[in-house]
Amino acid sequence: MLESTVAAIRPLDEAAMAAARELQGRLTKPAGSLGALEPLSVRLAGLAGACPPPLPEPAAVAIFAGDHGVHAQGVTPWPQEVTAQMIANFLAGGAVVNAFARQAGASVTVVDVGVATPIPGAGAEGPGDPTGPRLVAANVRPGTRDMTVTAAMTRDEARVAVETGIRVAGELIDAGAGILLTGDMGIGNTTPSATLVAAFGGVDAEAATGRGTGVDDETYARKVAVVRAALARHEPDPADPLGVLATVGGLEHAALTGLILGAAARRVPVLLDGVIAVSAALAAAAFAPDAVGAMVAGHRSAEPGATAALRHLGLEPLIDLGLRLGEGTGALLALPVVTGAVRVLHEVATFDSAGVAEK
Ligand SMILES: O=C(O)c1ccc[n+]([C@@H]2O[C@H](COP(=O)([O-])O)[C@@H](O)[C@H]2O)c1
Ligand SMILES: Cc1cc2nc[nH]c2cc1C
Repeated sequence: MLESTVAAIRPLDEAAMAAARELQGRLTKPAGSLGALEPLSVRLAGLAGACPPPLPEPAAVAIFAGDHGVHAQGVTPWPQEVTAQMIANFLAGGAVVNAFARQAGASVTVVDVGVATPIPGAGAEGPGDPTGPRLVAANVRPGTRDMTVTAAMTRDEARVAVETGIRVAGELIDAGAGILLTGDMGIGNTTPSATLVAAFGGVDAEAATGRGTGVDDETYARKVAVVRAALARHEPDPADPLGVLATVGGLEHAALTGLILGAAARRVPVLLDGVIAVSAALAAAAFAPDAVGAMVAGHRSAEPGATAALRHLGLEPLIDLGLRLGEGTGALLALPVVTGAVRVLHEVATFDSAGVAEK
C-alpha cells in the first residue's frame, strides 16, 4: 500500500495552474493584491487539475496519538498518562481542538496509533453522537522504544503506522472530505520531531530542538543531548525515510506521513499543523517529492524545528501566532484562509463582467 500510494503521487497540473493565474489577472482587484492567497489558489488548482478547484469543504482533522520511549530520558515535564487523558478530552469535546473544529465546521477523528496507557472511558461509550469526535483504534504498539537505547520501532511497525495514516486519509476522503488537517497528541513528541528535522533537514540538533510544552533550561539541555545521542546512534539516512521514521520517529509521525501521502495521492490538500506535522511532512517529501504540492503550511509553530522544516520544504506558513499546542489547532485557525483563497476563484467578478475599468 505504501509503494502504490507513493507511485500515485504526481506533479501539479500545469494547465490548471496557468488557467488559475490567468483568471487571477482578470478578477476585480489589483494584480497580486491578495498576496500569498494568489499562489495558493494557483497551487490548489494544479492539485485538483481544475480551475477553479473545488472549495476545500468539508474539512476533517485527524489527530494521531502515540507515546514515546524517550520519555524515560526526562525530555518533558508531563507524565505519559496525559496522552491518553487528552484523548478522552478530545472524545468528550473539551479540548482546544474541539472548540476550533466546531468554529470551523470540521470533523474530528482521533487515531490511537501507539498510546501506552489506557484511554479513560474508552469502550464504555454508548452509541454516541455520529457527528461528534470518533476514535479509531489502531494501536501498533504501546509507545515507541527509547531511541537513545535502540530503534524506536521496527521497520515493520513503522510501515504499519504509515499505512494506517494512508488508510485514514482514504476513509476521510471517501466520506467526502475536501481537505485534511493534521493533528497530533503525544507527550514527549517534540523530541522525535526535532530528531526528524535534524535528520531530514540537515540542521544541527540544537537548531532543530525547542522547548515543547515549556521545558526549563536544564531539561532543554538534556533534550538537545538526547537528540544528538539518537542521531549519533542511528546515523539516519534521509534517502531511507522508513528507516529514519523507524529509528528516530514516533508512531504518530509515521501515521501523519501516511496521511500526507494518502492525501497527495488522492490530490486532496493537506493542511499542516505544527512541528510534529512538518517533521512528518519531511518524511513524506523524502518518499515522494511531489507530495509537497498537496501540502499547505497552516501556521508557524513556536518550535524552531518547524521553521527549519518549512524552509526545507519551501513552504511559507499562512499564519504566525506563536502557537505551540499541537492537536491540529494551528491548522484549524488557518482553514478560512485556504477556503478564502479558493472562494475568490469561484465568486469574484472579472473586470469585464463587472464593468470595472482596468488601469
Ligand atoms: O504543534 C506544535 O508545534 C507543538 C509544539 C509544542 C508542543 N506540542 C504538543 O505538546 C506535546 C509535546 O510536547 P513535549 O514537551 O512533551 O515534547 C504534544 O502533545 C504536542 O501536541 C505541539
Ligand atoms: C495539557 C496538554 C494538552 C496538549 N495538547 C497537545 N499537547 C498537549 C500537551 C499537554 C500537556
